[in-house]
Amino acid sequence: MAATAPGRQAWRQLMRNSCRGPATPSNLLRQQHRAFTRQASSTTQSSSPRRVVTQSPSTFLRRQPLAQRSYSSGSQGHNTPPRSNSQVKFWPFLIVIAFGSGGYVLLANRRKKMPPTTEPAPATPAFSPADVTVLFVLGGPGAGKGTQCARLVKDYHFTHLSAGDLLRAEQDRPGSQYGALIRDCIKNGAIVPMEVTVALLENAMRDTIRASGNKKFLIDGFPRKMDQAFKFEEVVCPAKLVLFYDCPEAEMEKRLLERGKTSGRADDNAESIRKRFRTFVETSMPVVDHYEAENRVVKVDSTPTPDQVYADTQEKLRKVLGDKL
Ligand SMILES: Nc1ncnc2c1ncn2[C@@H]1O[C@H](COP(=O)(O)OP(=O)(O)OP(=O)(O)O)[C@@H](O)[C@H]1O
Ligand SMILES: O=c1ccn([C@@H]2O[C@H](COP(=O)(O)O)[C@@H](O)[C@H]2O)c(=O)[nH]1
Repeated sequence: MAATAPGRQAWRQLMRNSCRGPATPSNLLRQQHRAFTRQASSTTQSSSPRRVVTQSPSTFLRRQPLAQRSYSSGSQGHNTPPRSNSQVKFWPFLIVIAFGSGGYVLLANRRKKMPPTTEPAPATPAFSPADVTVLFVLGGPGAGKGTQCARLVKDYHFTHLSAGDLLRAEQDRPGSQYGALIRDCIKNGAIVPMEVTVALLENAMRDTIRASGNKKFLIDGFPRKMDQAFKFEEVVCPAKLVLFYDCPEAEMEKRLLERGKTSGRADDNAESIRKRFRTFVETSMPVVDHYEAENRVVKVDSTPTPDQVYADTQEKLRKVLGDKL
């Protein structure tokens, strides 16, 4: 787009002014005002100022016959500033700049007033790991977690808290608002929402400490999902390690079907077992992998006899925990 001589002057002046100080809103407005005043005073010399104000620079150029577009020659001469309406061609730009700067300042100020977007500080766990020992015990359904926990309780004075047992007790508690939900989850091998399980575990730990003073816990069959793991360690107690019992599915299925003959458990049947295996692979193994990546897993093959599995468990735990076992 061609600019007129006064237009160029106004623009140059604006540029010069903008270099004189920081582009603060008041500076910008002052510069725009100066440029505007200069244009306005030269516009008063124009023969038809009203027409100029209502037209954009390009429209104005298009409408004027070429012969009248005399910028540097003709009747006005070389050094005579053009008198025409083209002197206000920068109006629209100045207005846009003025509104733009004003809008920018408004937004910047509003942002300053907003609260900082930092994450809230993590909650302090209810129990300190320096005071309370928590070992998570994981493994597929029927891997032998409960069997090994019973032995560790006897030899090392742990309190055994089975998440599954706590959920079954809550399911059977008269008046429990979670009874039906828990029953449905257990039958289908699904995971009960973490709030319920974490609260049951925290209450059980509190009750145990209050009643017996024992602060060593085996948390069996938990955490079975990543959200449970994060929540428990954040609000209840960080775990010392994860004891993971590894067993092939075929062996676990055989054990569960055998147990189902007398256990009375609603999920010790072929259909529920299939669903439990699926949940274990898809949802619970990622938890084991997560702790493995943090080097916090003690892995024991639980295919051999219970005695052999226990001997291996003791040896590995002693290596890691030493006196603290
Ligand atoms: N090493 C083993 N060899 C053979 N049978 C075993 C072994 N360990 C446990 N069992 C038997 O397998 C069945 C399941 O064991 P257990 O209840 O300890 O497993 P679990 O991992 O706690 O199961 P769940 O996750 O379903 O609670 C029980 O009947 C138990 O007696
Ligand atoms: O953290 C947990 C633990 C268990 N469940 C549900 O209970 C059953 C039985 O668990 P066991 O450890 O085999 O006794 C399990 O299949 C889940 O449905 C849970 O939701 N959350």
